[in-house]
Amino acid sequence: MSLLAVDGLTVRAAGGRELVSGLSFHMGRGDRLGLIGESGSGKSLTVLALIGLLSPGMTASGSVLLDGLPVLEASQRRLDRLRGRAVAVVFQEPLTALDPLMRMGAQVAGPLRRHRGLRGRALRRAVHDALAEVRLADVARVARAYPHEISGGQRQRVAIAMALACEPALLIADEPTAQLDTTVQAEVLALLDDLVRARGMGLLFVGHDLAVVAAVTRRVLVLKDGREVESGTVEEVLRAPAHPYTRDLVAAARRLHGTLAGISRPAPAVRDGREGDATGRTG
Ligand SMILES: Nc1ncnc2c1ncn2[C@@H]1O[C@H](COP(=O)(O)OP(=O)(O)OP(=O)(O)O)[C@@H](O)[C@H]1O
Repeated sequence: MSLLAVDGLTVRAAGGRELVSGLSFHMGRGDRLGLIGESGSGKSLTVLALIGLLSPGMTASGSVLLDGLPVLEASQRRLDRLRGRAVAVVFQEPLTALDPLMRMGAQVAGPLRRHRGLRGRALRRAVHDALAEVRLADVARVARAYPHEISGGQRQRVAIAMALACEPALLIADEPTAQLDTTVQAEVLALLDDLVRARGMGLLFVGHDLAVVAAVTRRVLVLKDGREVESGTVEEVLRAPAHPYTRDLVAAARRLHGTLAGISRPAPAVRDGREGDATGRTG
């Protein structure tokens, strides 16, 4: 059974305008896939449709099977159970996932208590371990801090710790490093890469920068105006982008990242090659 099977996913705005059109891709357990496209191409709406969180009035049709559950038809109760366990999301801006008035330790404790039933000393130990796992240097201080008292990179690490707390089978990362400076971005990408491999999780990594996406996955699907324009390995896309839009993405990535110039793909953070045939369609 696929971890995620998306077939003909179409998202419409309240007025009926098509914003995502007939998107299809499959991911097995432990697969990785990069979803790449410019601003407004439909990446975030796709993510929201996959987890049943589209705004009221928007509609999704087609089929999304997440861990065997048909997401588009699922009840709120089924979706609540799915989120956290089967799938967790790390968003671009960690503050959207964090309560400004709660200490970080208490926030990480929330999903651990809810989904794993931990209490007391076991819960405190699990919070400590979760923060240590995302390589936060001063775990005790971060646990006591409020979101505004730590850096953007630290906040994103805490958001990752919260997403991983329930050991989801699929992690969706929606531009998780877009707000971070280059050094911190590279550290967070390396962290994600290591955690996903260590846990054998699937990773759907969303971004607009091919070089960033290529740091954590070898297969990409290119979106434009809500439609797939191209999919394949990063190497194929870099060597011979078939669509003019993809050629622009490749040129932009080469301009921004010196490491891409003259080579077929950037030094891969991915080492296990598990992402397999993530863009394979059925039928
Ligand atoms: N609630 C909404 N109602 C109507 N249109 C919407 C809504 N949300 C998004 N859109 C439109 O749908 C299109 C896709 O938006 P989406 O947020 O998925 O793009 P994106 O690729 O994630 O962009 P970005 O990288 O800037 O986040 C855009 O044209 C956007 O204006």
